[in-house]
Amino acid sequence: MTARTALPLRTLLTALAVLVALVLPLVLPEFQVTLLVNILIAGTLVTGLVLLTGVVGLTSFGHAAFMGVGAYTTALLTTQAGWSPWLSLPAALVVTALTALVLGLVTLRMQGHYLPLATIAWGISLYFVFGNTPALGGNTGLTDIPALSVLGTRLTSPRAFAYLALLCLGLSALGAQFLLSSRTGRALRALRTGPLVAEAFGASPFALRVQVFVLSAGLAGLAGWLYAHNQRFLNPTPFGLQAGIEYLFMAVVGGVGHVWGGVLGAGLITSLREWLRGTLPALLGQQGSFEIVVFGALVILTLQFARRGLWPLAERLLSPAAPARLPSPTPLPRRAVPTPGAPLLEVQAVSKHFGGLRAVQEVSFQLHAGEILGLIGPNGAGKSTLFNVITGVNPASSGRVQYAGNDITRLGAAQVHRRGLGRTFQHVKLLPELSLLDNAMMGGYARGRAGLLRSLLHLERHEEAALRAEAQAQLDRVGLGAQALTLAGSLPLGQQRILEVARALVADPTLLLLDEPAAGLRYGEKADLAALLRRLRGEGLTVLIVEHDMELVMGLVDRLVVMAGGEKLAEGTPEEVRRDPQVREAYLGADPVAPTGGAA
Ligand SMILES: Nc1ncnc2c1ncn2[C@@H]1O[C@H](COP(=O)(O)OP(=O)(O)OP(=O)(O)O)[C@@H](O)[C@H]1O
Repeated sequence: MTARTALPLRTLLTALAVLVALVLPLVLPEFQVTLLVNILIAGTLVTGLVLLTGVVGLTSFGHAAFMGVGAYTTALLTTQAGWSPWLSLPAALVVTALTALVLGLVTLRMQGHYLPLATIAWGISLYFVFGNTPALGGNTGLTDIPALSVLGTRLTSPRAFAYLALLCLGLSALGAQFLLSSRTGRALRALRTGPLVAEAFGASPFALRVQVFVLSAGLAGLAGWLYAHNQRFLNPTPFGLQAGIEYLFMAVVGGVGHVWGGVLGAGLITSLREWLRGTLPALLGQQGSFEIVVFGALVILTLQFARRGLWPLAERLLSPAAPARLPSPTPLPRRAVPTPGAPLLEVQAVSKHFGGLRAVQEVSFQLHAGEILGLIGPNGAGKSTLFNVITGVNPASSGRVQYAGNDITRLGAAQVHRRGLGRTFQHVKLLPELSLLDNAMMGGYARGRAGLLRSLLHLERHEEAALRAEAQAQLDRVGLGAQALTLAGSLPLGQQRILEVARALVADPTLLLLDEPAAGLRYGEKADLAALLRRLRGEGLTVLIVEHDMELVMGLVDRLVVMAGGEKLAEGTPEEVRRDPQVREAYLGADPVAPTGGAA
């Protein structure tokens, strides 16, 4: 008897959701179809906010204003210049995107709460521009915006319009999903942990922030275009700060990091708003926007009990989504392996000062291809600072760093990485909600080329296939291959650190730099790590390891550089270093092989 494979629940539910979405405009009463259209329009905007706020972590209160830019652009072009709404669609998208580009270039370098404040500032400014520009109809607004026509049929009924809005939302959400599972999407997700990871794997955090900001504004512009031709009149009210806050509520309640969570949030909040607007004034005996109070309470409750929103609660009931099907991979090109023993990294009289503090002072050493070099020293010796100078995270105050004969002193972290330096982090920086495979694929960012647009259209499938095959191969190499589809957050720390090594290996580095890889590991985990590093050295990889755990270091490295007080104290084999009187003194007279600090 042939075993029949049951369709996964996820596929069945997706098919059911599509079917329901297609049938609803036909079967609902007309006033509810109008509500459905509003949900679909809001969902289109919130899809962009999910990418910007949920995925990348940039909070915008001003996206309703971008919706206004799209809406007023199409309204002006169709009513004043007589354009067809289909021609004014690209114009509305371009004007919104350009507005976002200008605002983004000015504000997206801001950190912390300054950026949300800036979004409030320009959100309010644009709102007042809409209300105080006579050509835009001021607070009275613009009327007689033409209806859309498709093949001679005017979309004046909510039922017909619902299908157009459904198409726009469907395409937006699908594009966003494609983006999130792409090379660019992984780099966008990495931005949530700060700029360090994205940059360490060859991406430009600022360029990514600008791109996702413009894309999310574009989706708001699309929502504005739909809104204008659905309502057929405009005034500034739906594009003010209050609306901007409501869209954020939708993203937060639905599930800020999930595309379909945003759609769920748009559905819940828009329906609830309609219901409360009808119910609350009757209950309270007076008019007013009381629904905002209820939304506020709802957001507080969501943040209290379901921090990632409602969607992840539903997702928990389903098995994880299988990775998308991709064509058979073509192997990625490999770097030439440096000649064993040849100088690979040369640190020449490097100093790094923070104001008056000399964190690193005239340190020089060489690292030869095929060796493991340990960089050790007591707390505050300057090891991490030197590590950051070599990897391009912080520029040197003076001195030179040469890699494979090229000066890399002035290069940023992304460019240093592209020269063949791969790294791990002192504090593990993985994306816990993604699989091991996805995390490892992030390491291959610099080996791909597909940008935002190709990813949105899912035209990067061949490149993805190659990256995925490489990531799987590196997971196999470090012994994590069998768990490739497990979530990274569920691994114990030791395996998370090994996953970071695999992620670095996906970049095909010629030098692997490890920043305190044994910190927090148990005895057995340290032994596994040491065995892995020995094996990698045997395969021709060069390793620089900054470590506190002397037992691990002494049994692993070929040579050591010892730092203390920012200066190089000694250099040599573990035996030479162990006998060095200055080193013993730096370790307060103790044998450096004896455990130090908490890590040993
Ligand atoms: N960004 C910074 N701004 C100012 N001072 C800094 C900065 N980074 C490091 N320092 C200082 O530089 C000195 C060297 O610090 P560093 O972190 O490089 O030492 P370390 O050898 O890595 O120590 P540990 O083993 O404890 O991590 C310390 O005094 C530290 O406070």
